[in-house]
Amino acid sequence: MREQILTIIDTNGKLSEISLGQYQKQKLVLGRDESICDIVMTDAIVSKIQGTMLLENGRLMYQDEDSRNGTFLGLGSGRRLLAKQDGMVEVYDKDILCIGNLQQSRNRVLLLYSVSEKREVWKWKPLSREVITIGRDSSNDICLPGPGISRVHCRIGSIQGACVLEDSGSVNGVLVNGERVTGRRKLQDKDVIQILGFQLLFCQNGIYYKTAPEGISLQVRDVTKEVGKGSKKKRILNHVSCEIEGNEFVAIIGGSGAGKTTLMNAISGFEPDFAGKVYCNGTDLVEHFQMLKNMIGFVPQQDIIYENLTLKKMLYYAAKIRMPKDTRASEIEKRILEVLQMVDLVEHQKTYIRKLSGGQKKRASIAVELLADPKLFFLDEPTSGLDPGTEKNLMISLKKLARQQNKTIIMVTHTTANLHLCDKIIFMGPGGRFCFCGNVEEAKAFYQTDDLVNIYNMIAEDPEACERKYRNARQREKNSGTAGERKPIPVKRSKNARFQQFLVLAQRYGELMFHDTQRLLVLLLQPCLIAALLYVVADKDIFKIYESTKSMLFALSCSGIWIGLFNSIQEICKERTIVKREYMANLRLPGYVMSKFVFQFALGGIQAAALTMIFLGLIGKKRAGIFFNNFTMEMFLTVWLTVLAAIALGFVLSAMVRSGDKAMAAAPFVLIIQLLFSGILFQLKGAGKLISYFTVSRWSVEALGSIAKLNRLDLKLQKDYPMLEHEAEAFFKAAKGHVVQCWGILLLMTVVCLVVSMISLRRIAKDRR
Ligand SMILES: Nc1ncnc2c1ncn2[C@@H]1O[C@H](COP(=O)(O)OP(=O)(O)OP(=O)(O)O)[C@@H](O)[C@H]1O
Repeated sequence: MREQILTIIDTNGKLSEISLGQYQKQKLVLGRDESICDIVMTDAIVSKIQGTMLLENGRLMYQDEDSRNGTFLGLGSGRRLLAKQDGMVEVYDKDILCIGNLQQSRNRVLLLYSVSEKREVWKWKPLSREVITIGRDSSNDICLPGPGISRVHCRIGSIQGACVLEDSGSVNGVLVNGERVTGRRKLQDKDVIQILGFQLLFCQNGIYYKTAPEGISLQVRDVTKEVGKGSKKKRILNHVSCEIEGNEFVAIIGGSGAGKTTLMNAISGFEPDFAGKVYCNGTDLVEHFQMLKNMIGFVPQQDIIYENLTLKKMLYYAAKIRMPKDTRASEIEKRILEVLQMVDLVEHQKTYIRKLSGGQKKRASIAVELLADPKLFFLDEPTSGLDPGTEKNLMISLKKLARQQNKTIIMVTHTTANLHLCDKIIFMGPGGRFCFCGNVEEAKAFYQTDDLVNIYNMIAEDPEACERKYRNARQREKNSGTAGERKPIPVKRSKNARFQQFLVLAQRYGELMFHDTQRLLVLLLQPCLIAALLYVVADKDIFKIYESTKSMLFALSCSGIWIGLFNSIQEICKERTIVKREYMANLRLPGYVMSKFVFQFALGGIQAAALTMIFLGLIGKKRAGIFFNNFTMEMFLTVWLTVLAAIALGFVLSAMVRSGDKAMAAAPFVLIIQLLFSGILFQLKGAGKLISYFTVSRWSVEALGSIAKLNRLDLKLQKDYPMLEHEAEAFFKAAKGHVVQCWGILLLMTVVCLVVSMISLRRIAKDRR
């Protein structure tokens, strides 16, 4: 049973908590006068009749009754002074009403409204010591459990007589009165401190707090989204306003293209490009997304798991990326076991993910998201593709999660079979029309039908009328917000944390590579086979005759480019859904790309060595190089640099496209450019010559030709006409400086391509499912 609770902190810092249900009345009067008021506050700053509260269908409305000191809704910069002429204003779960002088904090009375299933008494921690600490570890003065809380999250101490809160470099940050604390902030009496799902009250040199985080509530106010420009402009979300309370299990339903996913992406903060406001426990979600995102879990439609890892290993790497960096190995181990129990997959922890069934994979994706203990959980069609039994079990598990793990769960679904398990359903109609929000029974009563499927049909027939009917029925004032400029507050991370994440990513990628033995074998065998094939077609006069040597070196260079491109072209796009989800959490893209590149660097080295050594070994000709007596080392280095540049080029393509198929379709085009503009097949002039400067093949062949001293080799015709002149080409100038220049350019291309791939991967945040 959900209770509507009002916590009152008077001017002296005394806290009292009342259940609004105890009055068994719809209308409650608040004020100083005992003879008239239901909720009596004896502070002098409170008027005889301060305001009126209206309780209706689990909702709370408030009206200020022309009080002397007024009532503010909210603290901090987003607060609003309520006046009688505003009429009844809805107060949402975790909203704060404030009576009194905002400048003189002692002259304030706070009213905290919350809706909760179970009630926990407020604890009190006096600031008796110089500094008190708040964090996850039990050694803190205030211990707040939860994997998202840092071991020591923040400190409160006194500096020159003032009380100061200092964020101890926590991952998920601290809000005071809805504003992010960067470094230190002076605390004032009755400031509200928020750390993830925990609310703490600073009062008269002490702190009130609760150790169980409460479910996160969500207020969606007038969310509207338009796409396209000019005549192609269309509205895909139309003034959606609704409330979701803490620990509710909510389904967004509606026909195909009704805007369900668009709504979920907006209210989860993952696509902030909309008009209107979304408040998460009273805090602007878009404005504070960087800080709130760690309270939010998001399971996209595609699974966010790696097929070639065991379930436990997958969870281990996800935990290393998502949980605070000070989490101990034993804590990670414990948390993995906890989430496996939550999703009923303990016995499958050692199973490779590729061997799990569809339903189990969905649970595995949910487990990944549960690791960081998100309090607000979004799932996009989690039941799609599941059989009816598995679907029902999953819905029951989600309901259990909402109830037992204090989570607010919002899911998009098409099916109506198990919606009775949800606390609320949100019906969307074509054009993003908001056609209903309430429980299943209310929906049936509202649309006068026994079957939810009929509601689908009614909405599809006339969405506008359904939207109007529901809007009129709600009869409440819309709080329309304008989409102001939103600048997410960047969360600074230390270089050390970035490096640690890079190590975890590299370890995960290494493991994925080694577990995919078939692919690894293909990648390693490929250069050996190509070397053998090159030997088969090689002329016996190679390294003696100019033409045969030149074409063979060109083939060698192209082989290197192909090998590199094939290594990397699918590496990013094939895991795009996972990367997007991790990027929205904590993933650093440079670390991600580099974690792949370090392994590709080594793999490319082995491949280049195999290709060059086997080919030159089979040819059996030893020649002096530019730097050493034997040119093999120099040839190998050139091929390696060629492979690396091609790997980086592959990363660029892979970061730009959204699927492996598209990447493979683009590969021939890239190869053709390398062939045509290398300057070997055709004499290039003008634009062609200019393009050749940007191809890997040109610099690769130039270096190989210089090392092989092409200019000093005889032309074919010179066999018969020894007097024929062979003009030296600047292209193949056999000089140290020239070779180093070519190597340098190949290296530079690699670096530039890596940077471009990191930058273009940032667009991943805008990916739709
Ligand atoms: N960025 C965009 N540009 C243009 N149109 C868009 C964009 N995003 C969504 N739409 C359109 O908005 C409508 C709603 O899309 P959305 O994916 O939210 O629907 P849905 O209800 O989740 O559909 P389904 O059940 O089929 O997945 C669709 O017609 C879609 O084509």
